[in-house]
Amino acid sequence: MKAPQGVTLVDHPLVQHKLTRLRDRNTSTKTFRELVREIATLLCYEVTRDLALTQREVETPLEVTTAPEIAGKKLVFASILRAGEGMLEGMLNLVPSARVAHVGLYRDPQTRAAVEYYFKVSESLAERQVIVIDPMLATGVSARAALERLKEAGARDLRFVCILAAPEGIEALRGDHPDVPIWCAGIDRGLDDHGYIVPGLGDAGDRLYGTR
Ligand SMILES: O=P(O)(O)OC[C@H]1O[C@H](OP(=O)(O)OP(=O)(O)O)[C@H](O)[C@@H]1O
Ligand SMILES: O=c1cc[nH]c(=O)[nH]1
Ligand SMILES: [Mg+2]
Repeated sequence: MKAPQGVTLVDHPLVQHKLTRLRDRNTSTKTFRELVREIATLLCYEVTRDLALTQREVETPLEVTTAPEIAGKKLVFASILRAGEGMLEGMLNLVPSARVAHVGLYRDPQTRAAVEYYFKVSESLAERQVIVIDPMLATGVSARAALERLKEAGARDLRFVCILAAPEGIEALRGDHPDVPIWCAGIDRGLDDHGYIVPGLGDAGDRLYGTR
């Protein structure tokens, strides 16, 4: 599917290959976890592609020169628990000094409402770019709730990174938060009667942690 306005579909062959392996029901928990981490690293490379740079003086063994470094305060990775944790290490591989925020949410299977159980963020959120991570954007309920809470806590410059998105989730998120661009590795056909992405990859949290 073509990416709608505000969505960057990362179609790099490595990402697409790893995503196919994630979809495979026969992929083990161990491999699933490794693949989520690896895809997260590749998505991190893309979502940080336009970070602002500033110049600073650096003394090489041969002479003094000016060279670029990332400007501004450290990034924040905001992980939507629990499945977001599967992506966190992969993101931190590329930006080890990032701050980490945690938004504990689960989607009630009956009502499909987002239920918050934990919220902990770093200081000065307003001055940092906040990259929200969760492998799945299905109905969009969880992502919308997480963005709302992060904005209440001061975040102003937000991006959302997921592995798989449904068109319904993209529409819901872009509708409520048009200021928040999305990066993803795949956009699937839609949702089933239980709000699962189809064809999808199943329940990301359960597959990451071997639950259910
Ligand atoms: O777009 P939505 O319809 O809200 O669905 C997506 C949410 O569902 C999954 O979490 P889940 O509620 O299964 O919690 P878990 O990470 O603890 O398994 C996933 O990690 C998202 O947070
Ligand atoms: O397909 C889906 C939808 C919500 N949450 C998941 O983990 N998978
Ligand atoms: Mg789950």
